[in-house]
Amino acid sequence: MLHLVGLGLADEKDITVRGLEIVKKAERVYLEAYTAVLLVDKEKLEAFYGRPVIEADRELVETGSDEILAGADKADVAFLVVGDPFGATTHTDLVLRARELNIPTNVVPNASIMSGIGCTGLQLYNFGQTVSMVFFTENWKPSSFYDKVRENVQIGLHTLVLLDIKVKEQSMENLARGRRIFEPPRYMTVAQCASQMLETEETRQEGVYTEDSLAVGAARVGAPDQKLVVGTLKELSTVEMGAPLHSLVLLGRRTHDLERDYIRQFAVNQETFDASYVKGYGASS
Ligand SMILES: C[S@@+](CC[C@H](N)C(=O)[O-])C[C@H]1O[C@@H](n2cnc3c(N)ncnc32)[C@H](O)[C@@H]1O
Repeated sequence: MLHLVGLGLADEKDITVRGLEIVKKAERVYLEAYTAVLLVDKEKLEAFYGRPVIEADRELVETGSDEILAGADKADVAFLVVGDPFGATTHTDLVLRARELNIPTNVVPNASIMSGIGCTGLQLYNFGQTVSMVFFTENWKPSSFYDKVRENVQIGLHTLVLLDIKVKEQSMENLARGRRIFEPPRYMTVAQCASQMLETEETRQEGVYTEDSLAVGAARVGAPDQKLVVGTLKELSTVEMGAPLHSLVLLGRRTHDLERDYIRQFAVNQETFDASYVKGYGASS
């Protein structure tokens, strides 16, 4: 059987009891290591699980899934996913491939950033579409996220922005020369995300948000050193949130008073928070 096991958000101990039992008895244990990372090393996971863990990069999952599924019709194979196996990045393709091969599957859910972001005090019911922000390059600044944000803004809902991770990326030169040399991993910060959002607004000029729009930066959600910061996009574009992973929530105008009271305590500056808030938030519809 193929088991997709959610690992939760922070460290090796966030796995569920059911997930751990599967890991302990599985013949092979893979760790999906390219869409999200735990805040601890693979070695720490291996020590806690008492099992060797095979790191599965994008190439192995997307093109070499048969290697993962080999023998899974007879033995147990565990595929570990940071967060929830179906939270944000879905691994439905792997399940579909298993089905084609008549391999039974089992999913063990866990906390996801999609639910963990509730730690900001913002109501999960008041979120619209989640969007992803990729690292801009000089010639590539995709702005499809902006259109989805506009739809959320129009109905007053919050937008969760998930930030780019670059693990095991090759430089153009190494790629062209077929050299398997990888760049150091990069994780987008809240400050980079806020700057790119403002850059996009500057280019598109459609007034979906401004530099005074309020947003919440969330770092290492679920970890003991979790950090939350609230400020205008301009303030957040220089904020220092520490180690990865980071996410950002653009505040929707239908913010409830309780949500406001909860997030105000994390404000970079309560005066600018209050000034921006009275201008554009708190509408009930
Ligand atoms: C593509 S999603 C994968 C989500 C994962 N499967 C889950 O269920 O949480 C990865 C992005 O979610 C956000 N994220 C995941 N874990 C986080 C955490 N503990 N704190 C802050 N952001 C997190 C980051 O923006 C990260 O780049």
